[in-house]
Amino acid sequence: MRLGGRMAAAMEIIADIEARHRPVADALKDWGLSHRFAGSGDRAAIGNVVYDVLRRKRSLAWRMEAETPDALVFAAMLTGQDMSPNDLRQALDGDRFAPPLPDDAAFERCAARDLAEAPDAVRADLPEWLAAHFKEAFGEDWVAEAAALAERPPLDMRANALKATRDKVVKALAPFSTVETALAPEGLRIAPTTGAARHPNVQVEAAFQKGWFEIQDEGSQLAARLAGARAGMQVLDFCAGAGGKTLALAAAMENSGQIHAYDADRQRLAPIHDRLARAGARNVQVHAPRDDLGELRERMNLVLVDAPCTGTGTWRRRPDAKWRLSEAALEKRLGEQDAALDAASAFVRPVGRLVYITCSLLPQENRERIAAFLERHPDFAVLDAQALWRESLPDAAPAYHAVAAGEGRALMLTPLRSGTDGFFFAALERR
Ligand SMILES: C[S@@+](CC[C@H](N)C(=O)[O-])C[C@H]1O[C@@H](n2cnc3c(N)ncnc32)[C@H](O)[C@@H]1O
Repeated sequence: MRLGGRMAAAMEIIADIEARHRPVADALKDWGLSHRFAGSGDRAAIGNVVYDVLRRKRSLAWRMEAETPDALVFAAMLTGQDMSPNDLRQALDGDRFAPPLPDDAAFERCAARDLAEAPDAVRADLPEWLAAHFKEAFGEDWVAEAAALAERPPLDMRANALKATRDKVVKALAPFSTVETALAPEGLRIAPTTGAARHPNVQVEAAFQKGWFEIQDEGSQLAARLAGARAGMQVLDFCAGAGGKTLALAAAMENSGQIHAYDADRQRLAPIHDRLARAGARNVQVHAPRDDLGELRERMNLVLVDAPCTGTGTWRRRPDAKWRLSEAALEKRLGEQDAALDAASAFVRPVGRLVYITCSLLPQENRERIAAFLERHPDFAVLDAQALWRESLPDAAPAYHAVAAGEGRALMLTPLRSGTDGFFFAALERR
């Protein structure tokens, strides 16, 4: 396919996502299935344009003074893929599959417009209602913090210490220019893509099949490490999902002690079994949703609540969620977070630890949930997460936002500050 056909396809897919409120991954997959002539390079290039548009929908619309799929795709080509209006005209000239060009004035305006002159929420690429929440979370840095969530993400991996060293994985993935991450000691990174390029499918590599590494954002790795799981401990991963954190905990515990992996949703938990086997994690007992966990009450050294959340910290990877999020959905999550914290806290032994993690940056889901929990559970106290960082990550720069919580301190990781997805981390101790 030539550029014109790829752009037309991106416009069609964006229209489909908007008309049917579909997740972007589903819309792309369906398009690929019904257009089998498109090769993998075409699909990757089209996917990049669609994702770029969804990440920066508001600023692109401001540049074009229009928010039709056509206008957004043209604006993404001009501002994200380093093409001038003339480059684009030439590339589309004579291509019968190319979409009609916007009028010259729109084209030139888009290329010339300076985003610095746009309203704050446009520069932040945020829906209007979320601007106040970002201001509350980040003060005067809020626009830069939100804008960093509209960049393309790297591909991060964690070397699995149960089977390999980071060095060994770097060598195995050398053809992909894999480097060590700056903060997480077992992290590996392939830089964000540019233009029409895509990340390699590392899951087909022998090193992945052998369990030498997992795909996991560096922020998620850091949160798991800060939790402080040690060999010999009794640990409950209460919102284990597909097991991303469980696997990191098992590696940190060197397969010694016991991890109980639980999730309220059977379907989300299902992939954990294959992942545990591939990683060689042998100290994990998976509990099905209706299992009675009564025997574990007040017996855990560490209980992890990797809570259901709005996922605002992962917008680089799931940009469609940014525009779909509603106040009602946020409200629903807050109730689920309180319920998960209340239920999980019953398993913490005296002087044991309860860790609360979200991949959201909204204060309501983070410090406000901790404040509400402390009101209901005065037998818990917030620890100093900055001290935990120094202890667990002695070689890492303090690349986080410290957040006051109770009498202690929580941490927030962000793309801008930490170069990771956005995460909130708080550790509490049962007195
Ligand atoms: C952020 S995801 C977990 C991701 C996972 N820990 C990982 O690292 O891959 C949150 C999970 O919490 C689960 N969940 C929500 N409410 C729950 C509850 N009250 N008890 C247990 N699990 C719950 C959801 O089913 C979902 O799988």
